[in-house]
Amino acid sequence: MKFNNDMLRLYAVTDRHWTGEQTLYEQVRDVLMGGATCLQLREKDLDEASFYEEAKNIKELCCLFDVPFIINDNVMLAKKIDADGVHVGQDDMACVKAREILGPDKIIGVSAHTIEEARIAKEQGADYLGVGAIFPTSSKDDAEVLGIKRLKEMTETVDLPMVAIGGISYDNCLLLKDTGIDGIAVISALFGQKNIKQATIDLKKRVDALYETMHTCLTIAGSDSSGGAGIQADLKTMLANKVFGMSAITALTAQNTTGVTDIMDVTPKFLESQIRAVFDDIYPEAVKIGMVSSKALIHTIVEMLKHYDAKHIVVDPVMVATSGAKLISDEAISTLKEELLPIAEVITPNIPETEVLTDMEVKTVEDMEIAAKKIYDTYHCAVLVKGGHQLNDANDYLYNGEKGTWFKGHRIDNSNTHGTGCTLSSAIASNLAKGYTLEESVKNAKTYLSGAIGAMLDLGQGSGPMDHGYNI
Ligand SMILES: Nc1ncnc2c1ncn2[C@@H]1O[C@H](COP(=O)(O)OP(=O)(O)O)[C@@H](O)[C@H]1O
Ligand SMILES: Cc1ncc(COP(=O)(O)O)c(N)n1
Ligand SMILES: [Mg+2]
Repeated sequence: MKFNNDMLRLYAVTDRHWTGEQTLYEQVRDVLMGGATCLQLREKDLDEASFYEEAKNIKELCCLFDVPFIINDNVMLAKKIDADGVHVGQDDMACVKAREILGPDKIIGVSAHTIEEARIAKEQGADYLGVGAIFPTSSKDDAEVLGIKRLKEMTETVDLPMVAIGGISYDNCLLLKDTGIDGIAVISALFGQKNIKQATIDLKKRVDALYETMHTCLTIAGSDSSGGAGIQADLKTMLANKVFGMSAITALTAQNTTGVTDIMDVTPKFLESQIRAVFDDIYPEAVKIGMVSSKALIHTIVEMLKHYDAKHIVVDPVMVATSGAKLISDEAISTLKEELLPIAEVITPNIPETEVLTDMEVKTVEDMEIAAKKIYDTYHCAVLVKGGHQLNDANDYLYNGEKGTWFKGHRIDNSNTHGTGCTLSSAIASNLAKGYTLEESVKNAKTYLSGAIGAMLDLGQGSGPMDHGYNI
């Protein structure tokens, strides 16, 4: 097995000291089932014959999980049983010698505590370094504690994959963010736990989080007091799609599942202040626009998005709520068409909105295709015509100027669809923020939406909201 950096992500090192009800073999099996990415067999006092037997069995187990099997210290044993590699300390066999014995294809790791030791290991052909002890540790009581600052100096100075070791636990591992390491090596954080498999699953999630970057998305829309549509649906959708959601509110609505009883627009000036506050600080990687009721507010949005050169603009041209309430003034529709649509990457009208935008009746799937092309030709933005209305399916048609694609959905027998349009457009924007293409974003968004409708939440007396958090 050839070395690659991902192997170091969650590197498990055995310690017989922790075995009790379970044998070491069973413990290793649990660690592998939990998602460890590398296994090092570390035996300090075992006789050669038992070490050989143990190593052979654990090697087979690792092979089943396609996880590299590394032996600590004992290069000759590694050679004899054809292990994937060895890990040598400063007092063990030198790296050059180990390389001579094992050849170029085996993995060799070296423990390093100083930049000098790290440089030498690199010269001698090490594949990776184990750097520690990062924190005080019970597994090696004579170990000097390096701390995070010196760890960072090592990763910045020596160009070799590094795994941090020593005293790393579930509680402190996030402190290693941005230190430049490729993973963590642990003993007691796995083998010292009651439920080893669960501890491994939990720690793996935690260490994966060290490498995730949070993507950002802004919604410019109206507030829905009942929480199922508008800003509230958008932010919940962004959370469920694992992006950081921000908001600029265009209007407050007094609304529930049976209808809208009152609307209060913010002033254009206040909308501008919100958009500036967001862009000046946390620049959003995508922007979703929902309910905007007046000419002046649309104008402000367009001006601001142009000013900040906003990326990935998704416009849901909200005109009428699922409950039937009108959410845009007639005169604003022309501003929406002339100013907002041309700066959008994609717009997501439902069938009634498509009819307004094209001045044509949309009754069939062919009509949807013709209308989509007409919208593209007029506004030069991609368009997703949503089929949730009139036509008795849940198929949406995307046209991007070059080709048309049908996204077929399975229609769910659920009348609780308050906020479906808001949710779909926010999920598309979230996916664009994460770097997916438009086609992939629509596909992922539809999958998410179908799950939220399919969770069959049933709240309120009208067309109720969906369960945005069904996947969390
Ligand atoms: N009952 C349903 N089952 C599955 N998907 C649906 C259902 N109703 C609507 N959808 C989907 O929800 C999204 C929103 O569609 P639509 O209801 O047409 O928009 P809007 O909420 O803006 O009126 C579309 O992707 C549509 O296909
Ligand atoms: C504030 C606000 N914005 C948008 C909608 C549209 O809802 P739907 O997604 O059901 O079309 C809504 N009902 N309220
Ligand atoms: Mg809608």
